[in-house]
Amino acid sequence: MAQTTVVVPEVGMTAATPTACPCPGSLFPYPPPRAGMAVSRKCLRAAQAELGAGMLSGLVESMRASSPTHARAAAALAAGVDDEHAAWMARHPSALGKFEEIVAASKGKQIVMFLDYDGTLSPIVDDPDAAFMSETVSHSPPLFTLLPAVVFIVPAMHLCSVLTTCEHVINFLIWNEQMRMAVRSVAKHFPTAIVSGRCRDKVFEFVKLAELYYAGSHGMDIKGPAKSSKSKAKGVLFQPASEFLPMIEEVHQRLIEETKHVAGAKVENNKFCVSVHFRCVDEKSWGALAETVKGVMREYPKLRMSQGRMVFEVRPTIKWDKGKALEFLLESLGFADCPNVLPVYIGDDRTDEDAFKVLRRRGQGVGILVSKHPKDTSASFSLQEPAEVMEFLLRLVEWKQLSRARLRLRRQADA
Ligand SMILES: O=P(O)(O)OC[C@H]1O[C@H](O[C@H]2O[C@H](CO)[C@@H](O)[C@H](O)[C@H]2O)[C@H](O)[C@@H](O)[C@@H]1O
Repeated sequence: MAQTTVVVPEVGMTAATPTACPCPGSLFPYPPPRAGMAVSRKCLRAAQAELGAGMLSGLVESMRASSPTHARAAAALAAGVDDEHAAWMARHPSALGKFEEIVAASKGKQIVMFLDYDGTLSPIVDDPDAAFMSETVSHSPPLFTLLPAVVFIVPAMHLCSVLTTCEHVINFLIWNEQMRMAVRSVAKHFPTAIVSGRCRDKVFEFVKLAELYYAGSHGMDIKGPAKSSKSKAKGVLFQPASEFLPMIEEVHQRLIEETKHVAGAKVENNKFCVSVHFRCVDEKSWGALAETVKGVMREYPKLRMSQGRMVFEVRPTIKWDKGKALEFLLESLGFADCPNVLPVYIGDDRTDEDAFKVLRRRGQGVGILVSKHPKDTSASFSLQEPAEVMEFLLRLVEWKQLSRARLRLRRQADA
C-alpha cells in the first residue's frame, strides 16, 4: 500500500489500456490533442469512454481489495500463500514478538501513544454504529422491547443456542470493557491520543475516556483532554478544515440522496469528512455505487476521495491527514524536534499510512500495522487483530510499572 489515498483516476489508469481505437500514434496523448491533429473527436470519445470504464473497473478491483476480511483474502490465504505471509512477517515482525526491542528503543525517551479506533481498538463489524468498545445502558434496548422475544421466540429456540448466544454477548461485553481498561492504563503512563476517521464526538462516545487526546475526521478535528490539569496541551483545539463544514454537510446530503437506491450503502457524516460504506452492498452493485459517488465528487473539486476498509472517504483537499495530526500533537505536547520522544502509532487502515510515513521520515518512533494479511505498509511492525493490540498495551503498562518499581528500589538502595 504505497499510496495512502486511492485517487480514482490513478486506480483506473493501471487497470485498463484501451485497444480499439484505430488512430495513429499514442492513444492517450497528454496534454490532449489540439484541433487539426490526427485524432477524430469520435475516436477520442470512444477512447475516453473506455478509459472511464477502465477507471471504474480499477476502482471496483480496489474496492475488492479494501478489506482483508473479504472472502477473496481468505481464499488467497487458503490457496497457500504461506511463503508470502512469512516473508511479509519477516519484514513486519509482530510487535509482541519484538516487544523487548521496542521498549529498549524507548530508553530515556517519553513514549507517546497514538491509537486508531476502528479495526485497532474495536473489531470491524458490519454496522459502523455498533463498533462499541463497551455496551452502555443507552445502547441497550429497553427491557420491555425484549418481552416478545422472551415470550414467543425463546421457547422456540434450542436452549443450547440461547446459552451460546448469551456466552458470546457476555464475552463481547467483558472483552470490550477490558480494552477500555487497557487504554485507560496506558494513558496513565503515557500521553495517549485516539486518531480516527470518525467524527470526534462519535469516537469519544465509543471510547469514553476524558483523559485522552482525540483527533477525529482523519486528524482534522483535534482536542486535548478535558480533565488532566497536568497536560501540556490541555484544551487544545485545532480544526484546519472548518471552512469546509458547509460543503461537507452539502455533499453528505447529496450522497445520501444519490446512493439511496443502492441497497446496503450507508453514508456517515464525520463532520469534516464523509464515509460511504459498501460493506453491506452486494458486490454486483459496487460498480454502480462507485460510479454514483464519483459522479457526485465531480461536482466538488475541492473535495477528494480516498478508500479505507470497504468504505470511500470523502474529504477536503487540504494537506492535512493523520500524519500531520501526529506531528501537531507531538508539537502541542512540547516534543517538536525533540530526540527524547518515542511516538508509537498503531493503526489498521490506509489512512494510517500517512502517520507511519511521518514516523519513517522522522526516523523516530514505532509504526505498528494491525493486519492478519500481508499489505503494503510503511509500518515497521504488525499485530494481527485488536485482541493483540490489547495485549501489547497491557504489556507496555506492565513493563512501565516494573521499570518504575525497579527504579524506586534502586533509589532506596542508593539512599
Ligand atoms: O480511522 P478509523 O478509526 O479506523 O476510522 C475509519 C473508518 O472506520 C469506520 O468504518 C470501518 O469500521 C466499521 C465498523 O467496524 C466498518 O463497518 C467499516 O466497513 C469500516 O470501514 C467508520 O465507520 C468510518 O466512518 C471511518 O472513517
